Amino acid sequence: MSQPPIPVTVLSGFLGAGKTTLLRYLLEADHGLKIAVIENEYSETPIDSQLLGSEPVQVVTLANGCVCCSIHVELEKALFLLLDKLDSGELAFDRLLIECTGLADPSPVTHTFFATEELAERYVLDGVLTLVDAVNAERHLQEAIAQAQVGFADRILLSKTDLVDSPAVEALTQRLQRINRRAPIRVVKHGRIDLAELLDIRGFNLNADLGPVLSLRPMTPAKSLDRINTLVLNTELPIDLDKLSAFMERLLDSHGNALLRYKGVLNIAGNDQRLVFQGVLRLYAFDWDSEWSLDEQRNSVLVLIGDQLPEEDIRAEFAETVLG
Ligand SMILES: Nc1nc2c(ncn2[C@@H]2O[C@H](COP(=O)(O)OP(=O)(O)OP(=O)(O)O)[C@@H](O)[C@H]2O)c(=O)[nH]1
Repeated sequence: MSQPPIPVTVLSGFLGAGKTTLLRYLLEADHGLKIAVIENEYSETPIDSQLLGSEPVQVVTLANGCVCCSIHVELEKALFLLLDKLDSGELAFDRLLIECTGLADPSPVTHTFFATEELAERYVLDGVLTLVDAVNAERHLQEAIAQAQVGFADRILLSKTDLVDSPAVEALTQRLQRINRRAPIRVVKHGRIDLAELLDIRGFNLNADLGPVLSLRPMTPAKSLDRINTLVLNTELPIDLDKLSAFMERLLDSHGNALLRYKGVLNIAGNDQRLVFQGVLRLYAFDWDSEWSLDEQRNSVLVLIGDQLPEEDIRAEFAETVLG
């Protein structure tokens, strides 16, 4: 197949964070896009599938050209089914948005797109959006799942800020930024937000949008009590590629399941191009990017977002393996 892959956006957020409100806005707005939305309310229990009948994917085409799908099978099957309907001309859409259930972490959904060659060819993961309920964040963030949802995000969307005062929004923003320093934070008002903040953000694209990594705001130093947080490693010393590979191998060996997202822009010894790499859990890829300019300070930055990463040990390992 030679057609371009369909960009996919994954929408996550804890119970009641405002996912449906955002989707409703998207499905009603006059934006001229043909978005297929999967409401991932599937259940694998046989009782539910008996009750729901034999149609595994129920599809409704809406007035604005969007397509709304409720699925009652595994996501992978639904993705193939949508491709069949697209190829046969039964359905038309040029991008896909998947709503995760409030109690799911987005990793199994993101992994589905790497699960088979055909899915990886026909779909491309654009980004993970995580809605955070400004009123209930404190309570939600006590849950590991809610923190993982924030850790996975390429964009964090704050809902219900109309119901809290601005110092509370600022404190929450600081906390979220400590958990995930890669993802920009945006406010969404009753589901309304500029679509450019949601689509084509290329969170999974190696070469695009290095911005968030390089523009890390200085943070107020505070000991984070959250399970998920961001660890930033940086150095102005040129890095040896073999040593970096050895470091990554050990890191993934010890902490592969705890590393939610990681991204690096690195200055490799003997090479004038930046090396960009990023990964999700144990899947990662390297790529050469643009050249450093002559007057630029070549600084390597590696951002790791993970679940209870032992900061001291990882820093020591980095110093010994990569800088030693
Ligand atoms: N005040 C206010 N209420 C909001 C905002 N966004 C969503 N809500 C309300 O919050 C409630 C929950 O929103 P939903 O969109 O149903 O949340 P959800 O994430 O889909 O919920 P689950 O599917 O149960 O996980 C609804 O009553 C919304 O009207 C907002 O920005 N401000």
